[in-house]
Amino acid sequence: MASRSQNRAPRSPSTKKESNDEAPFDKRRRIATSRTVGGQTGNGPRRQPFSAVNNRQDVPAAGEISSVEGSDSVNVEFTKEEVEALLNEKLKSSKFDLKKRLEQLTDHNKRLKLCIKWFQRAEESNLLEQEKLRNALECSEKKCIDTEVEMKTKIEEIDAINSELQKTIATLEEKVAKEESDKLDAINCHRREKEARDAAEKLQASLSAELEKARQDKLVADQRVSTSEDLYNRAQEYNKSLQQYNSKLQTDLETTSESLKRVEMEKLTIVENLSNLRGHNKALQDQLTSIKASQDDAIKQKESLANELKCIRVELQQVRDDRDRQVTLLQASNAEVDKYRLNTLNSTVEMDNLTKRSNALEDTCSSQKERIRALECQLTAANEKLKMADLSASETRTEFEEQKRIIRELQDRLADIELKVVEGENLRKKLHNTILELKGNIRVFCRVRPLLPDDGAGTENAVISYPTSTEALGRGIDLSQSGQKYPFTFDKVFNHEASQQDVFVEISQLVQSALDGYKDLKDRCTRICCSIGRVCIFAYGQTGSGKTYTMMGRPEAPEQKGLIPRSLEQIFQISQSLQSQGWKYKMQASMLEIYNETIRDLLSTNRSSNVEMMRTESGVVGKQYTIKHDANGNTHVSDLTIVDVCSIKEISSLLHQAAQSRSVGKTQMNEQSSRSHFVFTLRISGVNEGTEQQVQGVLNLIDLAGSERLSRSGATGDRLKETQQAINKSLSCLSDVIFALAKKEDHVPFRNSKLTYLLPCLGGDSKTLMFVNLSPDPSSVGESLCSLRFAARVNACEIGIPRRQTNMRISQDPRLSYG
Ligand SMILES: Nc1ncnc2c1ncn2[C@@H]1O[C@H](COP(=O)(O)OP(=O)(O)OP(=O)(O)O)[C@@H](O)[C@H]1O
Repeated sequence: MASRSQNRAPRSPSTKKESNDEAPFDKRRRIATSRTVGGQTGNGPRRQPFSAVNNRQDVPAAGEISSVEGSDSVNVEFTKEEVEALLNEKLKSSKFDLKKRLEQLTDHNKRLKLCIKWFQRAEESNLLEQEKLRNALECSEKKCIDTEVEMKTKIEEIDAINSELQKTIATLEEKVAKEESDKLDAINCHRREKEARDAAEKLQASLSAELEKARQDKLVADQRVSTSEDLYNRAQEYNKSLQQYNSKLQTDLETTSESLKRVEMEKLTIVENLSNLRGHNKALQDQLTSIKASQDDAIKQKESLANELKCIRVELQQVRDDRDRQVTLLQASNAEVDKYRLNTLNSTVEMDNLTKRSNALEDTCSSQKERIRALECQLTAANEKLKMADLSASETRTEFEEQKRIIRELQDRLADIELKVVEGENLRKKLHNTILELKGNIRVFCRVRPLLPDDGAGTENAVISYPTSTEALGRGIDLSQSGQKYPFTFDKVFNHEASQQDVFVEISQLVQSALDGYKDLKDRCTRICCSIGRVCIFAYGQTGSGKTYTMMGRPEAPEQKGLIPRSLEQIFQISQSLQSQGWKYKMQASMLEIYNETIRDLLSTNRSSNVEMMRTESGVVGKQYTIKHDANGNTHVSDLTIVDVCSIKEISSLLHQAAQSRSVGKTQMNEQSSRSHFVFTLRISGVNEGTEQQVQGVLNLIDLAGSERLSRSGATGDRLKETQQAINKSLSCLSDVIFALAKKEDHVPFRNSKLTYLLPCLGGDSKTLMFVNLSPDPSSVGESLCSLRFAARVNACEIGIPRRQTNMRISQDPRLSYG
């Protein structure tokens, strides 16, 4: 770790004492103060001083630390409280006992180093374990999902088979039921037919019997009819004979009457002969009486015969009626017999049909039974299969439950680990901030570009060399001018061989600060903890020294990408990885260009704004963008286009748009080289819904205009003079602003200058990194010396040179005036 005490102004005899003695003292005091403040505001329990930590067997004592410091194998463990105690530790020694304070600080630094190493180890192991667990979880989840999918497909298949089978069973059952009901119907019908046939047979038998009886009756009736006919005939004959007898009797009567008459006549004759004939008369009367008696007898016989005839007639009529009835009955019987015969015939036919149908139904029934048996077999098999499937499903379910349990366990563990990671992350942030604080709020890196074919004669070694002493290795640079060597020390010096990646590695932690936030502001009302992270990285140096290369690089070659694209990539990558810890980030980008006190909005799609700028350039008063700084240290530029960005792709296209806008602007302004300051601002606002933390970050990446090397500007005459004056004014103004801000002066010169856009980047809570870019071209050694001196003063300013010693206008410093 670079000690701030080694950052000093050029080691010229006059400044040596100042940088060696006073600067470290002030810087330490500031760090100690910031820690004390942090210790007071921290919420954790206050801990014993680190002497208690030193008493632990596993933590080396202060004296031992130096002996084990270089060894990575020492496994010193820290608890959270120990770390907090270490962070909150105060210096015990007297303010004036500087040596002891220095020793204590050195000791404290060593313990902090140990702690950081321990923390890095712990973080690595945590990350490893997290990775492992995540892999295991992913594996399990994948397996589980596979099993689930497999199980679901199996269940679906089984369900489909089952439902199909059930449908088949249902239709079969319906069919069977229908067949059964048909069969029952047929059987009933058959039974009814049988009964009807039996009844018909019985009826037929009874009818046959009746027919027989009727036949017999008919025979009897025929016999009776014949006897009756005989009797009738006889009665007719008798009647005839009676009629004949009657007619005979009539005739007899007539003859008798005639005889009577004759008798009477005879009577008369007899009367006359009465007396004679009285006797005769009497005889005759007797005869008459007897005839009358015989007549009465005959009449009686006639009446009885008439009665008998009547009876016979009635009887005959009865017999006739009887016969007719019998005939009708016989006819009806015959008809019925015919009907029965027809019925029997029909019944027989129907019976045959029914027998056939019954047989067919029996056949169907037996085939259906066969089918039912087969289906039952199928059903049993399917049930078996279903059971098996159920069994395998339950097994799978058990396995699934087991997997779920494992996942839950893993999730619990993951949650634990995530909690640990969050805690670790917080600790890391704290340590990270401590490291950054130790490194200083303003750091200065020096980068020397390689010699280019266009550069003047000579070699890089002729003007720039790098000291190899342990103290200055990687941090020192010596510039030779006119045989005199000017040594400088910075936080880091990158030689011409340093790649873009080498440079980025050194700044990546600072970039991370914009995402993490490093200063906590607690809202008393909402109790929401908001971390502020303002980071500014800017490149300073003469024209052609490699500022744009450092900041932007060559976009067409990925390995030569500059800090801006690399930082933004890192920001997006980390913000995405922090999503798993509940962080949600919103990013907004804006890009502007400051040219001769004029601001150009590089993301503006409104061409008219450019036209206005052009008019402004040509003296016509146009719309000006105004810069405002609020109480929270935020900078706002009115009417500046701010674009929401979600991916590095969007940023790349915005950078492309800005580059195009810049080149159009340059063409419009008839510029030949880049004399404008390019400011890229990324505003980050992050919220963690889980922990209710918030982060407000601002990342300012600035490519400053370089001091024009007039010999190469291509300008001539008045134009050359004008250009020279404008650039000198701009740069001396810039130097003043940077220097005043770096010293956190109340009075900032050129407060109205557009360059005060840099004010919040450098002042207040901002963490600033300044790149001083150098060209190894021997012909520009003067400019290089100016840049190095300026950078060294900014560097020295931060480490705490008392204000009264540095409180002077840089523009008055002859070493920093250009041209
Ligand atoms: N580290 C380096 N490696 C290789 N080439 C470099 C390096 N630094 C700068 N260059 C090259 O040097 C040239 C000048 O660099 P660059 O344009 O970045 O300078 P600058 O300081 O931005 O100039 P200006 O102030 O005019 O914008 C470019 O061609 C660039 O590619």
